[in-house]
Amino acid sequence: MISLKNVSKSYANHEVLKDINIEVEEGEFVCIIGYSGTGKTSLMNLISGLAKPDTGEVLLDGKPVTGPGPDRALVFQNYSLLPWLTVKENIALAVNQLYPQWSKEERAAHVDKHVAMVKLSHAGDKFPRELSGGMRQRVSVARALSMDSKVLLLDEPLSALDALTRATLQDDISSIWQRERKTVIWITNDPDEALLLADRVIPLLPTSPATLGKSLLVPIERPRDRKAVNHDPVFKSLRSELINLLLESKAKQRVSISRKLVLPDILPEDLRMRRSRPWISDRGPRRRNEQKQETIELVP
Ligand SMILES: Nc1ncnc2c1ncn2[C@@H]1O[C@H](COP(=O)(O)OP(=O)(O)OP(=O)(O)O)[C@@H](O)[C@H]1O
Repeated sequence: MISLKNVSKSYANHEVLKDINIEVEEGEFVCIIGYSGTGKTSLMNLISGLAKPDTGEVLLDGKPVTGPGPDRALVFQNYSLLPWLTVKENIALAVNQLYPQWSKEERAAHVDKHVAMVKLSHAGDKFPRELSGGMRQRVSVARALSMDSKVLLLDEPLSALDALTRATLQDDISSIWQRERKTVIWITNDPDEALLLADRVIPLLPTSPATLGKSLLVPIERPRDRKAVNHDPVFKSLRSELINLLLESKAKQRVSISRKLVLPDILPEDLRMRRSRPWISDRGPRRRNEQKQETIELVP
């Protein structure tokens, strides 16, 4: 189980995350959803151990997370494959490191199994440059799964893909998850993706600093059919609740600073007078304090 207790994170003097509390159960699929720039990646870095919280603690099975480890496999948005290695070699790199005690044949079979799991058996000997974005992300997912980690952490894994490829990958990853039942924390900015995939969706509210909002349980049976859920009243009501939570929090956060600007103590020359009353010689700039004092209120 993963727990974050009263976690906060700042960069220089900028506090990005505050009062973050999460408990993720073993085998649970949790999506964290938030606007861009809210602190989703910062949160993922804390869970993966790539960054340390300023306050609070991150625990895995009750033990503090002190750095990255093979018990938490990561998938990033940008595939992060080694371009000079083939699909199988990219996956083998992780497998060879984690299972040096296995025979060469055992490791090759493990790699092949995971290449097949993401439907890439036909492309096992291709290089990343020969693959589409969707295929590259399948390799990243296969590499993460091949590590047999307890936990899979995915940071906007499908955001760089077109909508159709994204939909296919969502369905494929969802059916892999139903077989494997790993603990998954998936970061997204797409409410439909979150509700289609997760057991539970947690909004990261764009307050300043950001904090987690109320968890929404998704009691929709699996396998979930993406066309059918669009007509499911539970799905529709969860979607509007989730969107409202995010929109309301954004609206509250909108700064209501009202600043008073005092204009400079000078009035510009009125050029219209030059044409309409050319006999007036005193047309030049005049001091504002000789006129009525004005202030302008700016409300952004
Ligand atoms: N290493 C860093 N140093 C300083 N500021 C940072 C650092 N990493 C992130 N930030 C700032 O923290 C805030 C949150 O960034 P973060 O990348 O966590 O957000 P995000 O929700 O993942 O955004 P996106 O969806 O656009 O990737 C931003 O204001 C960002 O500029």
